[in-house]
Amino acid sequence: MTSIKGVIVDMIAASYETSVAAIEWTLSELMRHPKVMESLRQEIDKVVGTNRMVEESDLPKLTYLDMVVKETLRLHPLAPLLVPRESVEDIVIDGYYIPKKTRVFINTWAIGRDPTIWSDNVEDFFPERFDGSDIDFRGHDFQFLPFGSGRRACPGMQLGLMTIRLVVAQLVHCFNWRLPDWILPGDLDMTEKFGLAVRRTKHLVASPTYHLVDST
Ligand code: HEM
Repeated sequence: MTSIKGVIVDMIAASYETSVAAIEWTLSELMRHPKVMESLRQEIDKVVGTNRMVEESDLPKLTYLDMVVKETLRLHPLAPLLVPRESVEDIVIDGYYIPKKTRVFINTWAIGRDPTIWSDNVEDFFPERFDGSDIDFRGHDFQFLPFGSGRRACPGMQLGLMTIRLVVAQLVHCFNWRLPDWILPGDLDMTEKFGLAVRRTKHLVASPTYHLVDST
């Protein structure tokens, strides 16, 4: 019974914190980049119209949304060092000797900001970099591991992705968002706070006005 409770608590902790943080990072990047916000809004308006809300079945058609979420998780991986691994045998990788039983951390935060992989605009929020690329979330592309890789990769990836995409799409589609008057988009504080999931140090504050014609 205790272990069942433990598994349930693990699942709740691993799902809630990460999904909430990912949604907040995505909206923060959209607030900092009004043109990207506008392009995303146009895509959703075109696919869904303005007289109903986005539904789960619309998500596969929202390709720009997919790029926006990828770009957010490239810059803001929720578990930047993944779950620690231990090497099972002595090995040499790229000239580095790693003895058996070494604790290994994979720094996905640094990989996501490596200019030799992502080119010189690595610090820019530029979803179009994923246009036409076959890099996906499943951990086969080692330059992009927001859900980890291999046997210990995130088992909640599909649920997590669906939650982020649906909530972000609905928030962008239903509302126009405005930062407080004294904050310019480029000045939005993006400082990170390390924890179970890496979150914003300060919560995003933005005010909505209704966008849809009719939500019934
Ligand atoms: C945006 C949402 C999420 C992100 C970014 C995320 C990310 C991650 C990452 C990076 C890992 C470590 C993988 C590795 O080291 O290879 C992980 C592990 C895990 N995640 Fe998620 N996750 C998310 C949502 C969820 C959801 C919705 C659930 C459950 C319903 C979940 C359950 C777990 C569990 C149980 C582990 C540990 C797996 C193990 O150690 O074998 N996650 N997640």
